[in-house]
Amino acid sequence: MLKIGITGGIGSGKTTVCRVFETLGIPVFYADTSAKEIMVKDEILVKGMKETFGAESYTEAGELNRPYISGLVFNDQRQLDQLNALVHPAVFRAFDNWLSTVPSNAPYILKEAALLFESGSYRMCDRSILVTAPLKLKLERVTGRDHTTEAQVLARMDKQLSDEQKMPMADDHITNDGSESLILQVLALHQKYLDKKF
Ligand SMILES: CC(C)(COP(=O)(O)OP(=O)(O)OC[C@H]1O[C@@H](n2cnc3c(N)ncnc32)[C@H](O)[C@@H]1O)[C@@H](O)C(=O)NCCC(=O)NCCS
Ligand SMILES: Nc1ncnc2c1ncn2[C@@H]1O[C@H](COP(=O)(O)OP(=O)(O)OP(=O)(O)O)[C@@H](O)[C@H]1O
Repeated sequence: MLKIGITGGIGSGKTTVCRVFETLGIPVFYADTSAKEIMVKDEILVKGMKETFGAESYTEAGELNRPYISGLVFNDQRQLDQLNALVHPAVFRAFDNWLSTVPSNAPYILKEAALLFESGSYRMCDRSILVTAPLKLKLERVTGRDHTTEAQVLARMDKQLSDEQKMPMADDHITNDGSESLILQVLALHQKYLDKKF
């Protein structure tokens, strides 16, 4: 099964692009969503989180205390490294499990991950797509979508590789700045993957 990793900085629109691929019948694994699920379901991970970041990591209802964790990790590289070391291997395992559930007639699958290159998970894929958008637009999109400030988004961007660093690492590119139709760009890549023209 052909595996395509898809990534992009925070607010670039990678989830939006994946939704278009889904309308073409392509199965998509969302690493961020998977991380959210396993961080409350995987008992070993929950224990590791509490040991590393304290009991405040979870609410009394057992939900991840996201503002608390973000406040810690996006201001401290050492704590972010600890979080990544706990969560990323569990997400890799979830991806393997998910792969075993994909219908065998799917022509290819997508793995959407904000940290595809940073986490090394691109090595589990055959090809990669980078979704890009200008900084101003990414900030507008994220502050419009989430209860967050520009400073908080910039702090996350600071912990991710820049588009300039990721551009040469990616095999294919999608520009999501409104200048080119997203749907046409997706259709062109879809055809390329179906034809295996790469
Ligand atoms: C730190 C947490 C609690 C913040 O939760 P919150 O609801 O505020 O953000 P959410 O999970 O929706 O992520 C939004 C965006 O933040 C950025 N981001 C998230 N985690 C990271 C990280 N470890 N490093 C850099 N950027 C990150 C990504 O662009 C992501 O798309 C959460 O992101 C988390 O548990 N992160 C660790 C898991 C992870 O690395 N996920 C990303 C890829 S698997
Ligand atoms: N081409 C577009 N036109 C209008 N709005 C867009 C476009 N692309 C994305 N958006 C909007 O911008 C916001 C961010 O997009 P999306 O969630 O797809 O980004 P992302 O890269 O997955 O972000 P994150 O890393 O934060 O998960 C969303 O509210 C989305 O609806």
